[in-house]
Amino acid sequence: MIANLYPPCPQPELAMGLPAHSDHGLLTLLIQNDTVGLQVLHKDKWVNIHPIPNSFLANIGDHIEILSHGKYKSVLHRAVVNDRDVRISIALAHGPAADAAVSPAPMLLEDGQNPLAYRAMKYKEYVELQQSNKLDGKSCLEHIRNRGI
Ligand SMILES: O=C(O)CCC(=O)C(=O)O
Ligand SMILES: [Fe+2]
Repeated sequence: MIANLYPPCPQPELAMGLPAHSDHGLLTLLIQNDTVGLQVLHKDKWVNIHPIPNSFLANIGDHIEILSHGKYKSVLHRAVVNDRDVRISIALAHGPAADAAVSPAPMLLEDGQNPLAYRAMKYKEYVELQQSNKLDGKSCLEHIRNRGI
């Protein structure tokens, strides 16, 4: 579980609450107060996600992209700040077992799809890789992507 607190910022255009990234797990469930701040990259544009009261927002994480062999893409998102309101979000990450070595699920591959688009990696190593670097888009997924596929 990750709790994020974004205080008002006098110069929001100069700051970023959380840089662009995708989440490492399968699904992330996010709850947030009623302050806009989450943005999702859609068709090369950052789109504001307006909170819906009393709801969870579900984000697809990198391990759904890996398991589905790229059919379902993890969502690139970021959090911006504003100069008026405090924003709070709580993210609940769901992933495979820490020791599970994850690669695309064979039953989700189309006939003869080989080689695989992603190399197998233990989930805990993937999480460590993401946490030991600054958040940088989908760089972890790029790290295990097989070139030329
Ligand atoms: O504050 C938000 O809405 C985004 C939080 C987030 O992306 C994360 O904790 O991974
Ligand atoms: Fe996130």
